[in-house]
Amino acid sequence: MKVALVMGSISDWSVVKDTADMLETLNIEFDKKIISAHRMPNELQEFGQNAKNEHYSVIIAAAGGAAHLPGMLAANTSVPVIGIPVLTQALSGIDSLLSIVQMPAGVPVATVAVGKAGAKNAAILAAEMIAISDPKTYERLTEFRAQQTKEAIASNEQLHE
Ligand SMILES: Nc1c(C(=O)O)ncn1[C@@H]1O[C@H](COP(=O)(O)O)[C@@H](O)[C@H]1O
Repeated sequence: MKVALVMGSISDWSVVKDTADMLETLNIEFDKKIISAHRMPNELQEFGQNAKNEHYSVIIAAAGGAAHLPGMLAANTSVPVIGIPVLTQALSGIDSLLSIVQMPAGVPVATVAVGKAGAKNAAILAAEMIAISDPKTYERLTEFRAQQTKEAIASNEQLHE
């Protein structure tokens, strides 16, 4: 079971790297790709239509500005799409967020928060989807959550030293 990690441009990599790191932490296999709905419309359609045959369980798509990439992928496949709105300079990612989240009924994109927190959560959400039918991934997620809790408790203790 693998994830497709798609971004609209190489300039998105600084954000998407956090998704890649988290997928690695959770032992989720993934392929990373640059596909732009605007700049590569034919490649986008072909990728979306073949996603199921290529055995992708989840697609994570990050894009900024007029971020049509996640929605256009969702238009071309029933493999679930998680959208990451990339932070933009001009409009602080509001443009990306609204472009990704406001999908018409019938073509959902599961949209996470703008920027790095969203990038990390996209990987966790994808792992949670995979864990529905993969007990090893569920176990790995449980360990990750336990470790996160341990670190939060330790930081609280540090604060009072
Ligand atoms: N939103 C999209 C799409 C798309 O949705 O098809 N393709 C590229 N982009 C976005 O344009 C921004 C600037 O890209 P460049 O830095 O390449 O000019 C990036 O955040 C990318 O995701």
